[in-house]
Amino acid sequence: MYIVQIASECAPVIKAGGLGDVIYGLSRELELRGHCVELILPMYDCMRYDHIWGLHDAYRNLEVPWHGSSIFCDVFCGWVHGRLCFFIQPKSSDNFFNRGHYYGALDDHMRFAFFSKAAMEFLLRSNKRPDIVHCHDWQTGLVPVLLYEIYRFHGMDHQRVCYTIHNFKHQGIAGANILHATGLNNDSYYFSYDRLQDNFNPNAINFMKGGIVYSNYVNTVSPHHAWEARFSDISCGLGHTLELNQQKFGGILNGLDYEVWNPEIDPLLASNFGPKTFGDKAKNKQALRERLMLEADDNKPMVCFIGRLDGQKGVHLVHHSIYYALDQESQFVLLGSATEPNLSKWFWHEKQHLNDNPNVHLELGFDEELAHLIYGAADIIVVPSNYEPCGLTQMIGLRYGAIPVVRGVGGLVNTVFDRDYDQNHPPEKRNGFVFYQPDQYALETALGRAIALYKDDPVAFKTLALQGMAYDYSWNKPGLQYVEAYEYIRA
Ligand SMILES: Nc1ncnc2c1ncn2[C@@H]1O[C@H](COP(=O)(O)OP(=O)(O)O[C@H]2O[C@H](CO)[C@@H](O)[C@H](O)[C@H]2O)[C@@H](O)[C@H]1O
Repeated sequence: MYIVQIASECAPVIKAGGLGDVIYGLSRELELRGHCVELILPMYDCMRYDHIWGLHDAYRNLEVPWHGSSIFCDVFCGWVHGRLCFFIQPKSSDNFFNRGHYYGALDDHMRFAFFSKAAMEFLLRSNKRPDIVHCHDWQTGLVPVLLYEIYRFHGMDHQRVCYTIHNFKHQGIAGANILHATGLNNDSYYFSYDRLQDNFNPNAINFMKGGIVYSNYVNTVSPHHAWEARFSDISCGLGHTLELNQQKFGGILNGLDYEVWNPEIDPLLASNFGPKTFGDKAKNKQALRERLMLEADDNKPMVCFIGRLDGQKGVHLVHHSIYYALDQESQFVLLGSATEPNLSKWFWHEKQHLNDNPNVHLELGFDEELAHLIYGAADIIVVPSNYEPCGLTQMIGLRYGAIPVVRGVGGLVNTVFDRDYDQNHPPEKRNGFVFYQPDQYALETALGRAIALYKDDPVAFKTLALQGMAYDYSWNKPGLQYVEAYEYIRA
């Protein structure tokens, strides 16, 4: 099959979070399975150009109809660790992708509506006719709408769309001006409940709803989150739309790219290790302690958190887990980036407050290289999310022998099984600690058990870590599930 992925991220060249990992890892898996995969991405000024090989012109002066006139774009092509990527660079005073950041601009709706339109125009003009167009999250929710309502009539009537939702919280809710800009001019047609009209605000359109309504197959990134999306309020108002489209909606658990995330060959570790050389993991802890100037005390487990500092991630519980871990004679390393000013201020304050404590380090910002070393060093990783469509950090933790302590929501339910209480897995298949209530007491019951096991029974702790490492959360199985979904919908 010929598959084109249209997305706003692809690791490691463009990575704000887990979406980037998934785009890269899934694309590689599909290629390994013999499919032809191409990616279309925005050409951001701030992306990691050092991860692109052989960047060259692919299409000069692509004319993209926009607001009744047009914007010309140059499309560049290059390889990101073997993946063939096309980068769209608009030439207009809007400077859509020259903002020094990926998201968070006031005109984000316009930026990604334009990207979706330009991606479709590029496919059309360069005569690319993939079997499957796979798009992701609100940023590309308009792609299937444009395909069905406009490009189908220009010879693109065999393309089928798979739409993957990584986060229901951000849906792309915007005004009618988006319709005019993209050439979807008929307001009364699109402002209807069964098309793009937002389910709560009748005067707004909803990109993600468009993605759901117009795609041939829709999924979120774990089976449990798919269930939550339909039957709880986690889908932020889209529950009824999912209900109406239930026959084409499902959950496919994310995978991890086992070449990128492999402690046996990871070049960013101080010392490689695997299940048979588990002892070498300690060298990473030592290296991390030296790098962050933490006390060298092997009686203290190293607890970590890596992720966006955002309401989704349970920041209050993250904060509590730092102090609880210190209280329990443990060390804590946090690597996180906050986009919301209040949260950023709060964690900067905490960082200053804890600055002289030799058992804790807060690293505020995005640092891919440091993240690898932390996974390699940590004994325990906390993921106390409010909601979590899949969650990659607990899966990476498992792969790197860091025992996850998670809240039982979303994909965390599908991947972490409590050592003491899980009824569905025999003891030798359990791999972590789970709590359910979103409060500090519940967190303490799980994190407390993890820390106590480390201190009181190191052999059992190591056994649990090795059981986690034995799980296969690679793209192997999810890759097959996506191929089956593509096969099912292809023309
Ligand atoms: N400050 C930092 N520095 C370096 N690396 C950092 C970092 N903060 C995060 N990362 C890395 O970014 C990734 C985050 O993965 P998550 O699963 O937490 O994704 P996120 O919530 O962004 O995405 C959404 O999409 C993904 C993919 O579908 C879902 O798993 C998830 O549930 C959903 O919320 C991991 O690779 C992690 O190591």
